[in-house]
Amino acid sequence: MLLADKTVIVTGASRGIGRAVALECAHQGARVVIGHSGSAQGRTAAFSLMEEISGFGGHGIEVGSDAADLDTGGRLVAAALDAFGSVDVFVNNAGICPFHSFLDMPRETYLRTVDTNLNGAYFAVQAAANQMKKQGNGGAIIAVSSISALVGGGMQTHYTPTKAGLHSLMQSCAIALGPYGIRCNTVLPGTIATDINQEDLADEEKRAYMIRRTTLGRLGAPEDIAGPVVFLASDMARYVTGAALLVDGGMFVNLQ
Ligand SMILES: NC(=O)C1=CN([C@@H]2O[C@H](COP(=O)(O)OP(=O)(O)OC[C@H]3O[C@@H](n4cnc5c(N)ncnc54)[C@H](OP(=O)(O)O)[C@@H]3O)[C@@H](O)[C@H]2O)C=CC1
Ligand SMILES: C[C@H](O)[C@@H]1OC(=O)[C@H](O)[C@@H]1O
Repeated sequence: MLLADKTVIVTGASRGIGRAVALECAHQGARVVIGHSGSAQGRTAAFSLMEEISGFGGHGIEVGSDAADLDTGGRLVAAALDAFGSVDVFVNNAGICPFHSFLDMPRETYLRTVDTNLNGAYFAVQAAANQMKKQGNGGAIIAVSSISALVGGGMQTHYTPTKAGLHSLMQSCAIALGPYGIRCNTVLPGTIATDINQEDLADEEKRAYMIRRTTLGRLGAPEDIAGPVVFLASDMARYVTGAALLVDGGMFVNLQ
């Protein structure tokens, strides 16, 4: 098992990519902290994941706290310590993408997106890193960014800068935290079919276009992101830091 005896915090783990990541971490022997928004729906989904994990003898707890709240990282770390005594891996995954055109972008939508995807993440990474430094055994931090860190989206002008920001944060943190043995890496998913884009991809033409953009001929599933995250979290990636791994079914390279 790749993550035996490790404590892994995953933000946004009640659904979608985060859920698949948390589940695979638990399958790989980790104790997991399942972060979610604190909504009734998030809590129900997190409890169902906890049940699934305990069903195969794993250990998980849930913490509901808004990712946009700058204290959420500290809460997640405190809960991990209380339940499991350590923080070894931090996966920053929680995010929103409320598709909207640029010229009439409401300030509230812009600010909520940046606060949820990037500002909260910054201080959550800081909280996890301080705990890892205190433990003295190194650690791994992984940001779930996006192919959108590298390319644009006309309806994502508020979103793509947050994904580029996370990618850049991991690069700088790889330098800042390398002396403590803490590795920082980014995963850049392509289009993964989840709740975040259910409405957008309900448009059959758009869906077909996104599928055509891949070289593998399909959209991603949340489980496609879990393996790469577990790899980066594990000692298999012990010399990998400051790296970014595209997991996009070939979408980025597919020019002609
Ligand atoms: N799907 C895709 O194509 C891609 C997604 N990504 C990124 O992957 C990450 C996960 O996305 P995905 O799984 O698709 O999305 P989902 O909408 O399926 O899941 C989002 C998760 O984030 C949590 N979340 C949302 N808002 C908050 C908040 N304010 N505070 C705490 N938790 C919150 C949700 O919790 P709750 O259940 O409580 O609402 C849920 O667990 C995002 O950062 C996204 O940008 C990157 C590239 C492609
Ligand atoms: C929400 C989008 O469908 C999804 O998110 C991203 O980061 C990419 O732009 C994907 O297409």
